[in-house]
Amino acid sequence: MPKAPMRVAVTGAAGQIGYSLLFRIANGDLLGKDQPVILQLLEIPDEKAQKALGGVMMELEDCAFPLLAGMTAHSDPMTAFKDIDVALLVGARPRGPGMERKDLLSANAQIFTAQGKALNAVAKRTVKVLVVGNPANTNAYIAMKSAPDIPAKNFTAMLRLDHNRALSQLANKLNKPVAEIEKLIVWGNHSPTMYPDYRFATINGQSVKELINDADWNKDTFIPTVGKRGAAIIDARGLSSAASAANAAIDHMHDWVLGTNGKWVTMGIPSKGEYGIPAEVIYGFPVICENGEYKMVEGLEIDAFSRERMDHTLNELLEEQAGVKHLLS
Ligand SMILES: NC(=O)c1ccc[n+]([C@@H]2O[C@H](COP(=O)([O-])OP(=O)(O)OC[C@H]3O[C@@H](n4cnc5c(N)ncnc54)[C@H](O)[C@@H]3O)[C@@H](O)[C@H]2O)c1
Ligand SMILES: O=C(O)C[C@H](O)C(=O)O
Repeated sequence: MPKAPMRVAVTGAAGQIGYSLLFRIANGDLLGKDQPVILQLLEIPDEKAQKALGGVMMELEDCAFPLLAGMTAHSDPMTAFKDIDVALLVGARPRGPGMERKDLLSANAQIFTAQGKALNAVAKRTVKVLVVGNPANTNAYIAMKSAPDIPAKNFTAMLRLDHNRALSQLANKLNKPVAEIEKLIVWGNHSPTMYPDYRFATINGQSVKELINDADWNKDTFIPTVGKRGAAIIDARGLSSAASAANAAIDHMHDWVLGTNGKWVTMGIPSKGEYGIPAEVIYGFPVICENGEYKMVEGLEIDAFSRERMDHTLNELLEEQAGVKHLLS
């Protein structure tokens, strides 16, 4: 018997990430090749944006995806989020050249207060929420705090793009297939302060750290390359990453729902105090996913270099939180 459709809300559905994301969801890449989906698509209440969304929906229709069991267009999160199982919160302003992601806080933070409240009012209590819109960690924090009736653990931020970027940098460095790398972590904020950490990583069972054996490359090349990759793409494309961001969103939610088979992935999740990160801070941590839940990889040794990096990215998150306090009272 076919499975009942799952309801997936996507915000910013007519934007550039939306244009890569929706077709993959409808193709079964997000929730499985046997899982029908209903897309509930949100755009701003603006004639041009709604018309563009209509065009994207015409294209979705023209693909005749067997798993696409329905789709609706919305300009109000209260209808877009009704009874949803999954929320991909993409809709927000992207940064341009010379900006940091936290410069977007004032423009984007209010979106996530309103959408958190709407999720609280109308989404399923089991809804899984992924925030992509920047600054993603703090926006996820705002949405979580605005939705007190949904478990905090259901709110996550996207660090998977950073994780995937780090995987490719290591595979290139070692001239080995990317799929052979395991146990990589990106700690902290989706910002240049993030800390990609390969101390525990293995490639085909061998220690990546031992194979590279170059602390200067780690500090002066690897960490800054991964941390500044978003800006490098904006510089090259004139626009922020879109297809790779959509791909990372698919990876994040797919793994959360369907599991990682024991493999580590990075998710931005609310801390419960692990690794000295204060409770509720949405921070990139290593997790394993199973049965629709993520579980943090705990007990890893944190050396002095790592502690400093982890605290640095934490301090930035605490500053961002302080900057949005007025929205959460
Ligand atoms: N976390 C990550 O790794 C990551 C990666 C890439 C991009 N991003 C971020 O994702 C966001 C979207 O990027 P994009 O390239 O698709 O931008 P875009 O400008 O192409 O599209 C954004 C869309 O969101 C819509 N929108 C704005 N406010 C909305 C609201 N309140 N409700 C619904 N829709 C709304 C806009 O009308 C627009 O169509 C940006 O904030 C960008 O910085 C995050
Ligand atoms: O860098 C950006 O502003 C977009 C995104 O967060 C990215 O990392 O590519």
